[in-house]
Amino acid sequence: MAKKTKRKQTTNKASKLTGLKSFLTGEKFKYTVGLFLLVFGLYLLIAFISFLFTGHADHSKLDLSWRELLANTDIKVHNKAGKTGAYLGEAIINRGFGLASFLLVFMLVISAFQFFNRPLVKYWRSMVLAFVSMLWISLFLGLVLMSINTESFLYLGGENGYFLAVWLSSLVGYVGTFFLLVCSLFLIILFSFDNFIPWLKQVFKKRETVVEEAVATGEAKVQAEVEPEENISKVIDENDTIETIFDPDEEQPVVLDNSLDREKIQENVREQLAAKEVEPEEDKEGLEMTVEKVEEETNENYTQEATEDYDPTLDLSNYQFPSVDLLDDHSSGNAEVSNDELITNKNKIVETLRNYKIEITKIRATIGPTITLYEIVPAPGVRIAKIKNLEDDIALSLAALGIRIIAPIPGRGTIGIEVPNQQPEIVSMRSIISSKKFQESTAELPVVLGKTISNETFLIDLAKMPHILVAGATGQGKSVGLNAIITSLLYKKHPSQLKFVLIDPKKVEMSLYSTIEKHFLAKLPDDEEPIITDIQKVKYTLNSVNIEMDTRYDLLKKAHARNIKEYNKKFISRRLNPEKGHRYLPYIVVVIDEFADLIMTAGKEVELPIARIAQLARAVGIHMIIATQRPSTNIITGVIKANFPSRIAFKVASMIDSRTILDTPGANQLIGKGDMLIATGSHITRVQCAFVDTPEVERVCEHISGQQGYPTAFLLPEYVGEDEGGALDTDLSNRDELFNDAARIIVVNQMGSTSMIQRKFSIGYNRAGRIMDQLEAAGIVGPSEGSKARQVLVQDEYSLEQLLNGL
Ligand SMILES: Nc1ncnc2c1ncn2[C@@H]1O[C@H](COP(=O)(O)OP(=O)(O)OP(=O)(O)O)[C@@H](O)[C@H]1O
Repeated sequence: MAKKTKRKQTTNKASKLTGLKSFLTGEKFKYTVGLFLLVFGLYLLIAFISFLFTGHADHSKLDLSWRELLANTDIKVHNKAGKTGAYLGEAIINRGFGLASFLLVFMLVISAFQFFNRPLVKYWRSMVLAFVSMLWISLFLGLVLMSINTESFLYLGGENGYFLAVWLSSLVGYVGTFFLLVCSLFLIILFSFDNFIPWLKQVFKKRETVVEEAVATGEAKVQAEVEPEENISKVIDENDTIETIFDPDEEQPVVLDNSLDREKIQENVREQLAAKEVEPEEDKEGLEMTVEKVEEETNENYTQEATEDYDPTLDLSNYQFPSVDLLDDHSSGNAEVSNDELITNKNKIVETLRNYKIEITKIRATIGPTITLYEIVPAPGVRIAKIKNLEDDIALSLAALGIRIIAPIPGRGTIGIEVPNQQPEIVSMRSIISSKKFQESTAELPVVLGKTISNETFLIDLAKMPHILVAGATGQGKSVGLNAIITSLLYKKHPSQLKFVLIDPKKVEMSLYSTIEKHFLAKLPDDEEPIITDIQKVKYTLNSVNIEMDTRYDLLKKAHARNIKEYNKKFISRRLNPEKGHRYLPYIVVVIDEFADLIMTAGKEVELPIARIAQLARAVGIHMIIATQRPSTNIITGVIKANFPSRIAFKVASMIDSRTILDTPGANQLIGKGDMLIATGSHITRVQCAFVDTPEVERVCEHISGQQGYPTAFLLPEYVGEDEGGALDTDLSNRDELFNDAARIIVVNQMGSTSMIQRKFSIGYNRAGRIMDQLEAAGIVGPSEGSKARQVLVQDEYSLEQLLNGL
């Protein structure tokens, strides 16, 4: 019995506690506190302002004790906020922080709005800054006024500021306190304004540009003692000798054009300053070579900042983007291309060409991470095709694999010979994620793939590509490439903005992403595994993505938006009503590894939905990346090829494979290990793929999965396969209870669309599909016509009612 009573008491206590807790966290309590803070803040403002003007008149009364002041009704004050106001003015302004006390009013007002759930500013940051600024201003005024003897009743810095100033000056002296104040002011500005550092940089940059311009206009000579300008004039001198022609009959190279026009020099000066210069070396061939290796700017402290006032991210507003530190630096450090290597290669190229009576006038080398590009300008009259045919001879003389001749290099008027470096450099994912190009990219779906031959970060916007086909023989870096693509998107996108559908028939490559299911993955509602490996499920998923695509098109149409960007913009600015089915649309990236396996087993069943997505999905933010080991024409069919204009080729076994992927040879001459050719439209770029190892991807995924996520993965619409449903559902004696209503809506709208039924009644695709089948069996709509709406066979409501009564 006693036990029972005790338990009852404990339960009572617990329920009281929960009641109290829910009251304290409830809206009513919050609004009450908010209102109190707001009113108190405004009262304090009136009291403070009034105190500034009436303080001297009330001063004598304020010397009395608090009790006496309040109790004695004979005492009258001038402060508009009464005796309490006068007292608070004296206590907070004069005995507290002086004029800076007005910041207290600010703190009270922003707190009030925080309680109203209508934050005016970033709350905690503003509170801390307001408090620190209050101390700073009060100390500053205390210090300034310390030496001035004023008769005023008002302590502008307050007693606190005054005492702090006296104490600090005795500690570090007047000058020391002044320096402390300057430093702390700098810190306050630094933390208050995110744009402060970029602004500072801009200011310094401007100064540099001014100096550079001065050099270009000849002022440099006047200021010859300034160091940077010395460098520049040196470059100009070198530049003059760069433009030389090679003449085999002459001992010395003949200067082609010493009077280079000014503009060209200026441009070259800037280029040369950005490039790390290697001294051009004289050698037995007597032809000078310009060598260029561009170092890109990086920022190792990179983390993507959550965008302010971006609605959809509010669900996971505390989401922290992965930091660069989760990635490793793979660069070996000693993978430099030596001058000897450059000279030897150059001599061999010149010699080989000369053996075939091809003279060149100019040669220039650009050092890339794994290959060096030798650009040559042939003497007038040399046929380009002749050089192109010497590919194998040059490869033989250089005793190197992977030589590729680009004749001519589009837009440059030169012929390129790509020669692999003896010690290739690994391009770490870390280095390209920290590149300025990636960080400052405003692309919708920025993907950094690696570095080009001129050491530039190669960045694409998947949203514009819009789908990518990746192919390459086994072990040449395909999986690493896919990981690089996924990782760069994970570094830039918030979970609310992007979802992946990962399809991996091999079952092992993508399993490491299963941990980010609740943040970044999309799947079918009844699927347990977030990574789709089963062929049947792949079919369903691709069809479901098709349905999602159709639904999105419907939404875009209703919203009068031309693409997902416009649609989401409208949704964010609350111009679309969620009650009418509108929702924020995340980008969906479908990644299919081992596409060949899929086509071999499922054939048309997967090819058709893939082709349909590839044809149509771009505008609604669905993009596809498919990878295959076997780039044969029965796998990469005409339909697939036509819809994947962007293609990435790693090393492949034969020229035919290369043609299948890129429509041109070249991929067979790559050197493997991430060396790739990227075709975007008609343009082909050779890129060294960034290397990201499995443990790094795991760390990034761990970082993401360790944070709060959505309750489930992003759920794709339900899909009923043709082999499911069927006879039972079309049994009209067992009609769905929404059957009649659905029939009416379809007849009224004269549109037989399953997604319309789905929306109107807020039901799943399965049930809507079943109702549609029953409507077909009842002769209300015609048979399915693929993605088009079914034909409605009943013309008006009257005929429909008669038909329904007869059922
Ligand atoms: N970008 C790169 N930089 C340096 N090394 C790389 C790079 N990409 C791949 N490699 C090396 O090549 C190996 C194989 O790469 P990867 O697993 O991506 O090949 P794959 O083409 O996916 O092979 P498979 O088709 O058999 O899965 C890696 O383990 C790595 O050592």
